[in-house]
Amino acid sequence: MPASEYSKDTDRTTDVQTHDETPFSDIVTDHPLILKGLSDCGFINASPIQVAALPTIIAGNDTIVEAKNGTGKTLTFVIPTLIRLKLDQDHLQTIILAPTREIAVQIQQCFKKVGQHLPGLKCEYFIGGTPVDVDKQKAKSCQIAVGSPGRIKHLLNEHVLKCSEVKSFILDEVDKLFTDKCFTKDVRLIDTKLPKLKQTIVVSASIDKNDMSVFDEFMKEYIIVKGAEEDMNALQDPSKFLLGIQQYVACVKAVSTNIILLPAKNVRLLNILKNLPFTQCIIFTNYMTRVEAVCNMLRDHNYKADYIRGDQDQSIRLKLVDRLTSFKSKILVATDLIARGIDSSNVDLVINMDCPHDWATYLHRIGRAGRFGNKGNAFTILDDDKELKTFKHIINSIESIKIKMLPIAITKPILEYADNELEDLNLTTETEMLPIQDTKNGITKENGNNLIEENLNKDNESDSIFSTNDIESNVSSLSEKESLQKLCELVKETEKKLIENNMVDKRHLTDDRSYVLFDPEPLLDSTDQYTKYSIEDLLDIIKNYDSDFEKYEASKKLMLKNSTLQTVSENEPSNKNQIFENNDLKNLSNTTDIKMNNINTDQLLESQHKPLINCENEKLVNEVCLESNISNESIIDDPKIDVNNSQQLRFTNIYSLFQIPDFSFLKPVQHDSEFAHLTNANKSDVSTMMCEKSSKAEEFSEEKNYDEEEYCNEEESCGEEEYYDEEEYCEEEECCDEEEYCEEEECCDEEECCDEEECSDEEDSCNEEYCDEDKYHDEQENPNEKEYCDNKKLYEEDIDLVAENKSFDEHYTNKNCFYNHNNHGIHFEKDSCKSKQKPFCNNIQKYNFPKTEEKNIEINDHQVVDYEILNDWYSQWKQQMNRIQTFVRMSK
Ligand SMILES: Nc1ncnc2c1ncn2[C@@H]1O[C@H](COP(=O)(O)OP(=O)(O)OP(=O)(O)O)[C@@H](O)[C@H]1O
Repeated sequence: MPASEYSKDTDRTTDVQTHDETPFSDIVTDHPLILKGLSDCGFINASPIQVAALPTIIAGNDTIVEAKNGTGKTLTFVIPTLIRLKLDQDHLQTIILAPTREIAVQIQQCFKKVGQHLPGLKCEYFIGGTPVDVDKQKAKSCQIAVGSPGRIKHLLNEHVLKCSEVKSFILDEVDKLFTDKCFTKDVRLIDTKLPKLKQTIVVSASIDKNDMSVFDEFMKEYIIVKGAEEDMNALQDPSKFLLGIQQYVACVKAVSTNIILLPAKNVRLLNILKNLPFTQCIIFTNYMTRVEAVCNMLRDHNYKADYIRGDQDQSIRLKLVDRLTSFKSKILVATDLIARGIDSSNVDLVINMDCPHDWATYLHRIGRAGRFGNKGNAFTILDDDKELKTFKHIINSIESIKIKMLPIAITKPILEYADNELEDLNLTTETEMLPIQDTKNGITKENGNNLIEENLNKDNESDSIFSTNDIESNVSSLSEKESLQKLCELVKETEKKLIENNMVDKRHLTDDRSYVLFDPEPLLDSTDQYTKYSIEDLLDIIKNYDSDFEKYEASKKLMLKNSTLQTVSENEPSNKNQIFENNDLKNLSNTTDIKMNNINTDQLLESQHKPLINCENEKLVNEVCLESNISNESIIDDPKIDVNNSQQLRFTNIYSLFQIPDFSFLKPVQHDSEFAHLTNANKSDVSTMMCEKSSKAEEFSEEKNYDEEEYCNEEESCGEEEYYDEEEYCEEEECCDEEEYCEEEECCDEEECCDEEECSDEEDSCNEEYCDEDKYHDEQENPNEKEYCDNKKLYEEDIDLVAENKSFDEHYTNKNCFYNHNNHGIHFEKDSCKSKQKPFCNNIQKYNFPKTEEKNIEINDHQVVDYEILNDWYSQWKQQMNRIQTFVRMSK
């Protein structure tokens, strides 16, 4: 808390000032050492939220503290905690949870500073990404524990942190802790371990009224304290916006694909930086890879910039935050990893390179500037079409907002523009037709959208959920552009209906459906990245749309009948091995003609979309092609995916989306020796997970050369995340099985959840297989990247084996030819998969054929799959998945 200069600052906005200055000495009586600590930090007078909250919290009430960003909420729990602390007792007395490690560290630093004169104060942070052994030492005599939920849970489970004497439980950024399922689970679990009689305090700047009920679980009776500008007793809810922040929107011309927007947005960014004096700046983007790209671009233009994102080493992340807060870095490009909580008093400029995923994220992001009443500016760079509309929707749900539109051509320093020279962002137009996606709750909210409502009601009267005739009739008489728009609207409406009928996962909601019209493998967005359909789910979806269900059922039976099990070792008990035969999926592919109301999807796509593609939308197609890194012809002429084309990267998304095992990175074992090894040797000693050396690992390194956006799609957020580095988890269903969230959101960058440590806990872990914490460490932040990294490690471990297999290596040096024609077997060993190959193993394990199968299909520790069959199977899968995905998209 670098606050020493605040006490001298009289030019602060009124939202951090009380009418009559209230010195802390009026509130904190009989605690001279704490007052001394406060005063040493420059904290003399309390802010409105502190004046309001401190007495009630000090009195021991369960309390909800809600106030704008940067108005001093941290002290509302730090001071009471220090007051109640029994310094002569070494046991744990307070637990504080925060959704990001960086926030946890910052809170701990605040305790240390304010409590600097308290003899024997022991306040420690416990966060993932740091050695548990060190934490265990720290936990021995810790009085106040601040940490991320995963690590705290782990230490409690291991009884390293002893909680029987805990008197208060504090949840900072509580809305985040409760919107992330993974966090929520941990918080609940931690709460159950704590004594019933304790004080609970929850804190945030963005508590949704509708979410308040969750607190009933944790607090029987509580007091809500809100901060208000000018008057803490204001009857109305205070504005959520910091008074000191001037907000702007800067538009760029909309183009069809996100990637093409980036250069234009970069130009806009440079333009803003050039025309606005600033002390420190944070630039937010929704995409993990953009963080680095934007940072590099800025460095190319001689700006001193750092970047931070969830896949960096924890120690580096902490250093980067430290560089920011100690004013060593001028510009920090970030994901939503630091959208919340991070306090750097010199940040006076925040720039959003993309539309934030929800109003809370927007508030928290811009709240990084204007700390404690300082002045600052916030810019959001958007395309002038879809992004702008989405932004308006997001913003519309916040009252008292005033945002200015920046002119396209900035002709003078931005601050020289008079108020009347800048247009106000018109929030009342253009937004009526768009359903708002509530990323928090995964539901769609209407915004006076009567038209859609009417249509829905009308359609609900019939049995049909989605009438393709609607599309046909609507598009036929219109121009192609209008048709396209109409079609997109219909797709959105249909999506809504499907959601209402629980037929698709809500997290599939995304604003952009247009790609499906042009791209046989639709561009995946961050939401999709985290969506996991089981095969059963997919079959259900198909079933729901397949009027010829009997045919489908028959084909399924045929498929099952044809599926065979093979073992490399004759001795291997057959019921313990599962081999998928190529026919299985071929049959599925051939027979499961996906239909929507008797209209074959392919036909539909062909009839509806091809004309669009072939006419004036060719440009758009080209853009999509550019983005997809695929040839135009392949889109137009061949709706199937070529297994050897360079879309491999995007298939990774599909694996994630549909839980398809990715065999492309497996390496066949060496025939003789390995098989002998498998069949004869002590199998528990076998450590030969045969991953193909070049494919995934090289793919990973080569990804850098891919179009950034393409790769971004795998990473986004997590969305907040995180947050959306929230992405990080959650290949584990149990952990984050719903999280777009890992869309989080829009992911992007909030990891914390599923801290590795928790996974050592067998009972409560996301996945018991994740017992090896160090390995799991590596898997945090970004599952996709980490998976690759870990695979790479694995390859290195098996380097000798790989080296021996020269022909194999030769084959695999060609990245585009990762489908081996050698008739090698692949085996993968369950042990080897534990942490490193988890998604892969899970996928395999989850691919259970229905129980009617005569053979008892189970995964064996040493499953051996014929490689050629696997390739065929995989290729069939890809084709099938392409169709299903297209179908799912269209059905939405
Ligand atoms: N009474 C005070 N006097 C002077 N400075 C203060 C006071 N209280 C807090 N500050 C300073 O204000 C800044 C913001 O405080 P804090 O981080 O607690 O805000 P917050 O409300 O928790 O923000 P966020 O919601 O973004 O986490 C910090 O730099 C802190 O040092």
